[in-house]
Amino acid sequence: MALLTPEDLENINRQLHEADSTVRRVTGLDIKGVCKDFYGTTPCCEKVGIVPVTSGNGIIGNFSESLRAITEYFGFDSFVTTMPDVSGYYEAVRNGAQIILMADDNTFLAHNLKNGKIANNQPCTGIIYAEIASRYMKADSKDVLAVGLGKVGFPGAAHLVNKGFRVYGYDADKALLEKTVSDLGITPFEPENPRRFSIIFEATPCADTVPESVISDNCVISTPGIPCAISRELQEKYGVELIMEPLGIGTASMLYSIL
Ligand SMILES: NC(=O)C1=CN([C@@H]2O[C@H](COP(=O)(O)OP(=O)(O)OC[C@H]3O[C@@H](n4cnc5c(N)ncnc54)[C@H](O)[C@@H]3O)[C@@H](O)[C@H]2O)C=CC1
Ligand SMILES: NCCC[C@@H](N)C(=O)NCCCC[C@H](N)C(=O)O
Repeated sequence: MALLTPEDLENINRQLHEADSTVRRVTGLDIKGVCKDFYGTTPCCEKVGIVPVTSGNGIIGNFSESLRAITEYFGFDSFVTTMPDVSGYYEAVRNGAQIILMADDNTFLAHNLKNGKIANNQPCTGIIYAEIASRYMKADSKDVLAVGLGKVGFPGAAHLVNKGFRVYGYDADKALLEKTVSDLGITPFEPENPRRFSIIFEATPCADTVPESVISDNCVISTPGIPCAISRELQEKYGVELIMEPLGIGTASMLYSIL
């Protein structure tokens, strides 16, 4: 799994505000509004315990602090435990946490101790970025290009199919693309026969995965993928509404899904 870096998380509040402005332009709602409408839930100052985890590649310097800023932004009452791992989990529960947030190198979870609900960041991220893209008010059709069909991209593509969109999928892994075409009934996108889309969803760990040949003027590119799927030059040339943020939107999706 491609891991976040401290640089990805710099100025997380600014990144979140900028993403929120774009989401509002694209959907007419802010991130909170989309999550509330989609999940049918609303935070009520639930206490969130954020537990640093030292396994694998270890603690990412500003990961826990970024989660604290993000949870506060979305109306939760949160704290980061002083201890990591098992001791941190114990500390969180003893200090009244109703929700636990913690991540190792493979899984980032949110667990609601009151109702037992649990969420995984990868599907929650894919689904919310796809949901935001699907709400694009100026879309010229229900055709969507989905690039990257892995642990984040597949749930997002499946969500778009379930919402009645015609999904054209592409993945560098041909076997995975074939399986996704078969499982979801999507259309394989052929880079050699490109066409333009007003809605693009991208979830890959590579840069510049969305070629100019598929970008239409003022299209939405909803992309949790890190690094960015298009260059700043293409974004400006086509007036692209780029929805991209490293942690907050996916975390909001996790939290709203377990309330
Ligand atoms: N912004 C956020 O909140 C979050 C971002 N991410 C990021 O999303 C990205 C995807 O994560 P996962 O789905 O877990 O990874 P994954 O490895 O499960 O899936 C990535 C997929 O992209 C495909 N791919 C790679 N290069 C490609 C290319 N040039 N063109 C087309 N397909 C290509 C791979 O074959 C693979 O199927 C990563 O960059 C990860 O860091 C993950 C979770 C949350
Ligand atoms: N963008 C949300 C998905 C993040 C994921 N790609 C990742 O970097 N996961 C590793 C997180 C490790 C956190 C660390 N164990 C800590 O607690 O600081």
